[in-house]
Amino acid sequence: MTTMESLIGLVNRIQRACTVLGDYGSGDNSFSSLWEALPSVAVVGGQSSGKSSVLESIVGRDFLPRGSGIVTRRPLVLQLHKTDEGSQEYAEFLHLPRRKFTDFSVVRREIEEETDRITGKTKQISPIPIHLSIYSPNVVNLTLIDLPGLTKVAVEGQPEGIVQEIETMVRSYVEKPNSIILAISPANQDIATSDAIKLAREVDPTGERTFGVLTKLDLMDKGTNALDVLEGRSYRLQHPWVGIVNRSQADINKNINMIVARQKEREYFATSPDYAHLASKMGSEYLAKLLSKHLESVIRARIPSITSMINKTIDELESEMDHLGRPIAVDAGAQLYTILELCRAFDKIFKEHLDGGRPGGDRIYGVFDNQLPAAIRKLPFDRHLSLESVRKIVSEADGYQPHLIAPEQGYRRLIDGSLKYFRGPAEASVDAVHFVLKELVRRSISETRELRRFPTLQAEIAAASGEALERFREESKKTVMRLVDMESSYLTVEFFRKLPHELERLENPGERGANSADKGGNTPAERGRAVNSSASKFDGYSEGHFRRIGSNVSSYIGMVADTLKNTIPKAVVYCQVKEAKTSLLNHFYTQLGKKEGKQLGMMLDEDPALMERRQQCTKRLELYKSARDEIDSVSWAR
Ligand SMILES: Nc1nc2c(ncn2[C@@H]2O[C@H](COP(=O)(O)OP(=O)(O)OP(=O)(O)O)[C@@H](O)[C@H]2O)c(=O)[nH]1
Repeated sequence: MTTMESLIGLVNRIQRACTVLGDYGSGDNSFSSLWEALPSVAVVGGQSSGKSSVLESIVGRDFLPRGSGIVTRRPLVLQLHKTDEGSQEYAEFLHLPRRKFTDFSVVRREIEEETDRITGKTKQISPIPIHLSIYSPNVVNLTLIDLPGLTKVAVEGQPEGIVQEIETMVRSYVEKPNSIILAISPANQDIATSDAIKLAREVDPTGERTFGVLTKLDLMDKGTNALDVLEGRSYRLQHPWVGIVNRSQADINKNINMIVARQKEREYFATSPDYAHLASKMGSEYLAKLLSKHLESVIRARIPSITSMINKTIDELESEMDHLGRPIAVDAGAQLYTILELCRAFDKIFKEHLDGGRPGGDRIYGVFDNQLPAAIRKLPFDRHLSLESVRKIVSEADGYQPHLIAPEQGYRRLIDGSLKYFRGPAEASVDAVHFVLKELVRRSISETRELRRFPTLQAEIAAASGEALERFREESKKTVMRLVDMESSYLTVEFFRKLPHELERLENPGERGANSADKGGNTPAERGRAVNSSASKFDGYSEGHFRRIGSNVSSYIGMVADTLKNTIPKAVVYCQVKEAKTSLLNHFYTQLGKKEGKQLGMMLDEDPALMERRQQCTKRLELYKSARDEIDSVSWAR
């Protein structure tokens, strides 16, 4: 059978783990709180109601700080562990592991100092609990949470608003359905005015979770008694009221031993004419046993729901961790491997964009199919090969000696001058494809889900890809320029051989060429213009002659344009697209191999908010898993 010790001890262990991981039921709402799911006994009472005295009496030791004003300013989780008769009593704090306190006045000092460590000397309050475990043969297994005393006014030196803050904090503990409320009220005050009962009534109207404790029975006016309260007539609760007689101030001043005080309390009830019939159900020792039994039964009843809550939370946390991505390994080899995997994932998506699995690659074809032909169409050949321009260029090329048959030099100059125009569209195609590739890199990075957590690596990949694309662009530019230049370096002789012989034309000046440029050159106006604008040495050449030259050059250029429309895309794909597909990150990989572990780690820097969330999730997961193990271990012990 599961023992009380194991069940209460189990909750103690889980509670301590909760505090270590920052789960004390308040603050971070982004996680469900395990602390809140655990049953616990919260001690509430107005100032001077006798709260400290009750706790000390349950423990059988003086160990709580005393003083005027608000002394308890952080919750004190008091975990009592019963040890074998005759064994030495000692205390331990969660924040000071492995240190055993056997002197309880030092425990008191440590509570005061630890309180100040978080709240400062400003006398503020804090919801972060102090965990104190007491191992003693004089206690029962029980966990109590001592909370700041409810008060109406702040004393000097304590901040304004503290009264409200205390109430809010105490309320946050007692309003949880798993909280058992130990409401302490002094008997020498009207129960209707008790702060503890007022609060308990609000959060637990049916009185299911509230244990009423009446202190200072010995201080009631002579001739009066608290039977109406103790027997549940004044204020009804589901659990019986417990009357207490603590040490008076005089007893404290005389240093009356707590064990002696318990003895005196027993005698008080046994011999009291008012309460003798209730004696077996009165006093601090009875209260401790009652609470211990109740706490144990509540825990037992809640274990199944706690277990299912733990399992559900573990599933949720694990799926969140999957979403956030697992933590990165610390050794350089594993980091390098991770980076390469991430690069590969990016590269795969980038290739899909080019090969058509994803959109965007078609824009490259758009450059070749629309942009390039349109740009070529717009080139100003009409102007360059106008009658005026042809006449001027040919005559300049001839120099002092006009050409005899065909203006060889003039043709060359006209062709060279025309071919230069192709540089613009060629270069523009390279740039347009470059920008498409750059955009595809950007899109691929943002579409690589695995990369999302690594902004630094994203930037590195973007930079490395950018540099590589820039290199490919340079190479591609050189190649397309070469294609254009190659056209000037050697002209297609065949083309000119096929043309009707110039000489024949000179001999038959009236002959009309088949080309449209030849037509219409014989109007009087045109003839006049030709005569006026040209040097007299050309008077022998008809306009038709120059038109024919312009027309021949234009045909030749048309043929070159057709060639370049085909070869520029080939060069661009070869130098830019194919390179991007096969070796976009090659240079980056070489650089990676030379990096140290620290630099690799820096590349895997994550978004700090995400890292923080993962860390929190990891911690919570640890907590819930250890809680599940704890519960399993108790079940095995059955
Ligand atoms: N005679 C007698 N005095 C008591 C009893 N309970 C508490 N006192 C005295 O009442 C005073 C306040 O008791 P505490 O236990 O310090 O009360 P508290 O609620 O913890 O007070 P604060 O910490 O100041 O909020 C002390 O002087 C106690 O000795 C009792 O049952 N009988």
